Amino acid sequence: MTQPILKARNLVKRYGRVTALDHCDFELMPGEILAVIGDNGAGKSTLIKALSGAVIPDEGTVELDGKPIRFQSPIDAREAGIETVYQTLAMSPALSIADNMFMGRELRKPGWRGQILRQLDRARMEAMAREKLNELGLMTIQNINQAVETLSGGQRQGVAVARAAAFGSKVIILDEPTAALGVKESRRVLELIQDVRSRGIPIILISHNMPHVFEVADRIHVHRLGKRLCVIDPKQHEMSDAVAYMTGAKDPDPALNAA
Ligand SMILES: Nc1ncnc2c1ncn2[C@@H]1O[C@H](COP(=O)(O)OP(=O)(O)OP(=O)(O)O)[C@@H](O)[C@H]1O
Repeated sequence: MTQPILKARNLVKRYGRVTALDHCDFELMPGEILAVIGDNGAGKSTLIKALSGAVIPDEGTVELDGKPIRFQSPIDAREAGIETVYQTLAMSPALSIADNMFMGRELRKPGWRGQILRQLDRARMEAMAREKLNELGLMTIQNINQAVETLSGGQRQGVAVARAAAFGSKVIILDEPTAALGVKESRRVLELIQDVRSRGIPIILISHNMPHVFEVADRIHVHRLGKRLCVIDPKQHEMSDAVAYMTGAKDPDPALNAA
C-alpha cells in the first residue's frame, strides 16, 4: 500500500483557552493535490504551520516519508524539503526575480573565505532562475532582473510557486494562492499548481475558493473545530456537501474520516 509522504496524528495546539488543533490527523499522499478546507478559525493555518515548523504542536506526531520529525523552525522544514508559500508571499518587492528566488540560499562563487564573504554567483543564480521559470512555463516574465514590484499579482504568485517548486523537493504548501487574484491570473496559477503536481511534487492547498478546490484537488481534507472531519473525493461529492460539512450544517458519513 502507498504510504503517505506527510502524516500527522493527534496534533494539539492551544493558544490560551483556544484549542486551534484538537487531536487533528492529517495525511498527504505522494503526487497528489490535497485541498484543506474549513470555515474561518477552523484551524487550517495552524495545521499547516504545525506541518511546516512555524508552530510547535503541544501534542501529537508528524512523520515525513515514514520518519518521525520535530521541526523547531520553518528553516528545519525547508531543509527537509517542505516549502510553504504564505498569502503574504514573503518577497522583497525592490529586489529582482532572481534575487527573490534565491533569497536566504544565495549561490556563491568558490573561494577560500567564509561562505558569507564569498562573492555572489549572480550568473549562476540568474541562469537557474530562468531555467525554473521556463520549466513551469512562466516565461511571460521577460527579464529575470526585473524587480518583483513591477510584476502583476499573478506573476508574483507564479514566482513564489516556482521558487517553492525549485527548492521544495518533497512537499509544497500553498496558503490561499488565488485569494488576491483576478479570473485570468487565478487560472494561470491553477495551471501552475497542476504543472507542479505533474512533476511529482505533492501539494497542500488551503483555499476558501470552492470552485478552485473542486477543479484541481485530488482529495479534500475538511477541517472543522480544530480537527479533520472527513476526507472527500471531489469527483464523488457536490460542492454543496463540502460546504455543509465545513459549516456543520450536515455531518458526513463516519466512514469518510479514514484517509
Ligand atoms: N497566534 C495566535 N494566538 C492566539 N490565537 C490564535 C493564534 N493563531 C490562531 N489562533 C486562534 O486559533 C484558531 C484557529 O485559527 P487558524 O488561523 O488556524 O484558523 P483558519 O482555519 O486558518 O482560519 P481562516 O480561514 O480565518 O484563516 C482561531 O480561533 C484563532 O483565533
